[in-house]
Amino acid sequence: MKFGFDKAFSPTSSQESVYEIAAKPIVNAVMQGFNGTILAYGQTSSGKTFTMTGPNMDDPDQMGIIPRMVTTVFDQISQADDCIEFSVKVAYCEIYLEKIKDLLDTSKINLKIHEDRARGIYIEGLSEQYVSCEEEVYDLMKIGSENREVAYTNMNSGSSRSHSLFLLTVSQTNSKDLSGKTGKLYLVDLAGSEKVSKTGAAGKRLEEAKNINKSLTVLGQVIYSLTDGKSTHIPYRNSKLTRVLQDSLGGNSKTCLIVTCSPSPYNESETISTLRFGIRAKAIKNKPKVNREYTVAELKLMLSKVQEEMERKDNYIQKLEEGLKKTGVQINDIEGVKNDQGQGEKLDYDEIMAEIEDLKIRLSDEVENNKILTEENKQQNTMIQEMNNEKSLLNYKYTQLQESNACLEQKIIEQEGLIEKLVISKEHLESDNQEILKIKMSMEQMINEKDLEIADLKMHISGNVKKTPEIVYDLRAQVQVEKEKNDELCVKVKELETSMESTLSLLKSDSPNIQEALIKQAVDKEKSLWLEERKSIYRDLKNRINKVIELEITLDAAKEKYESLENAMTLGEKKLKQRTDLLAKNLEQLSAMYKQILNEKATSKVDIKVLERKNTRLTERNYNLEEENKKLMTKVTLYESKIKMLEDEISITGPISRNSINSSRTGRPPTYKVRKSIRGGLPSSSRNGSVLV
Ligand SMILES: Nc1ncnc2c1ncn2[C@@H]1O[C@H](COP(=O)(O)OP(=O)(O)OP(=O)(O)O)[C@@H](O)[C@H]1O
Repeated sequence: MKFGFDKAFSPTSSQESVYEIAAKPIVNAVMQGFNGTILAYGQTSSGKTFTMTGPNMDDPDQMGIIPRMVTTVFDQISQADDCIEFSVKVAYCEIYLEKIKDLLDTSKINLKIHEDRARGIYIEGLSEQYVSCEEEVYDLMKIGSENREVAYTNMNSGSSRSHSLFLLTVSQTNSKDLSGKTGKLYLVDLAGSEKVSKTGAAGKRLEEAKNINKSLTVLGQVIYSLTDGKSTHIPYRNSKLTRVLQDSLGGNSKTCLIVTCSPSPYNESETISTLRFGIRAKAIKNKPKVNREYTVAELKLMLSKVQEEMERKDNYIQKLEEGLKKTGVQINDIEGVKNDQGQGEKLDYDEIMAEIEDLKIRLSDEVENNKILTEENKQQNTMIQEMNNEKSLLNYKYTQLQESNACLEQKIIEQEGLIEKLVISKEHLESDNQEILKIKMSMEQMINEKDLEIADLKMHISGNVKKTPEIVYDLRAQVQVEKEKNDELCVKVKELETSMESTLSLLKSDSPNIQEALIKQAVDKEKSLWLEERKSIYRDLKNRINKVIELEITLDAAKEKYESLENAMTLGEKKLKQRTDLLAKNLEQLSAMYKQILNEKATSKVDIKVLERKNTRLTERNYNLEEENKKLMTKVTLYESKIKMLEDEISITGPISRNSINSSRTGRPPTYKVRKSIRGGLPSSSRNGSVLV
């Protein structure tokens, strides 16, 4: 089986070669004002996404058609004449389960397709983002790709479950001749046709597979109808995909179809049907044309040419009539011819009138545009004024804050000094505290020792105190006994004296001298003995009494010592406690102060940063607004000159009818969108951030 294609790429072909051969001519055509479409069709997992997006958009070797085409577009813009002003818009959507979902605004999940004279076929409500550099497009692509419906199947771990459409619109206006053209580029990564038996689709995946295969069948039917040479009806409306791609398939578009096939014999039947599809599609004949707007100069030229032609024909007719009159032919006979000729001229004239009408409409559109722009400009100016006011207010606040900041910093420095001092005094206090603690400890030890001593003393004293009365009592008892003994002895002495006297009296009667002498001797002896004994008893008694007195004195002294020690201890403890409490309090206050200062320092640093950022943002915003204003002014001047030219033009053709204004033909993007215009010739780097016209 043989199939002939424009070019076949092997699995090892580079992304660049695919782009250069298949896609670049289409991108070039779009830059010339044509519509272009690049479609990737093939079995699931055959490499459609690999071709369109590429496995890695950030790798220059691996990036696919879409990122490369974006680079080409911006390269061509930077190489273009600087009198050409470009605007580039991007939209990204997918058709999933026959619903159009906006990939740049996922809240839009079921968008409708519409058609009108000005815009052709379009998806209503699809977000279009103005971009001014490649990076912005890549960002949008990444956002969109992340929002795509992708799932695991047995054949592809990241199988696209939807058809994705990436739409890039490039509009350009030549500020010299005021001509304009717009090219739309559709980049379509179709979902892969799949055999459910191979992909193992079930449940949700099966539902998706059915939808994918159905819409691809409709695509096949459309292509068949376009190429069979006899179909009068093309079933574009049978699926969302074919309806959106109506212009790309047999309409106003230069279209390139890339068919991707699996090199594996396992997929042979799918590969053959894919190639058949490709051959059919190759036979479609499209009718691309440049989507351009005529310049005033071009219209003028056309008008003057037609006027010249009319004059020439009038002269010719006049001459013919004269000649015919001379030959005697009735003019009425050739009236039909004349009318026919007149009809031809009329047709040209009508065309011119239609162009003039168009011109009027354009002029009124431009006037409207200008009004809107002037209004926008006014608003911008007011905004700038407000911003300036706000800025000066903020600047004033900023200066004040800077001043207070300086004060704060001064305060912080002071506080830091204070902190340092406090830290030093804290250290001193801590060492003092340590010493005091040591003293306290030693005092406590001393107190403990003293306590022990006191306890000992107490015990001793209490023992002694207890014992002393006993001793005194004993001593007294002894004294009493001794006294009693003495008394007894005295009684005995007296008795002895009495008996001695009686004995003496007896002796006196017998031998009074001898006996008396003997008795006296004995009595004296006995008397001295008793006296001695008595003296020793007295001495002993005296000693004992002295001992009691001494003991009582020691007891009193001990009591006094105990009391003084007790007093000393309570006083010392009290003082020590007071000192410790004071130190703890001081320490607490110091820590609190330290923390507060640290907090204040941190808060003031954050405040300063916030203010600095706020100020930078404001300056940037102000700068951007001023830039935007400048651009707006340029645009207004441009529009004014355009209007002037158009007014000059109209002054030739007559006054403008206000009723003929048809604002729907303006093609102006919705005002909520910010249009970014890019002037040709600007290098890519300086395009970044050029916004709003
Ligand atoms: N030419 C190639 N060189 C190397 N790897 C490739 C090539 N083509 C495709 N692949 C790899 O094959 C796998 C499937 O490719 P891809 O996802 O592009 O298929 P697909 O046709 O988009 O599938 P589906 O229709 O299921 O979304 C991917 O891992 C991809 O990197």
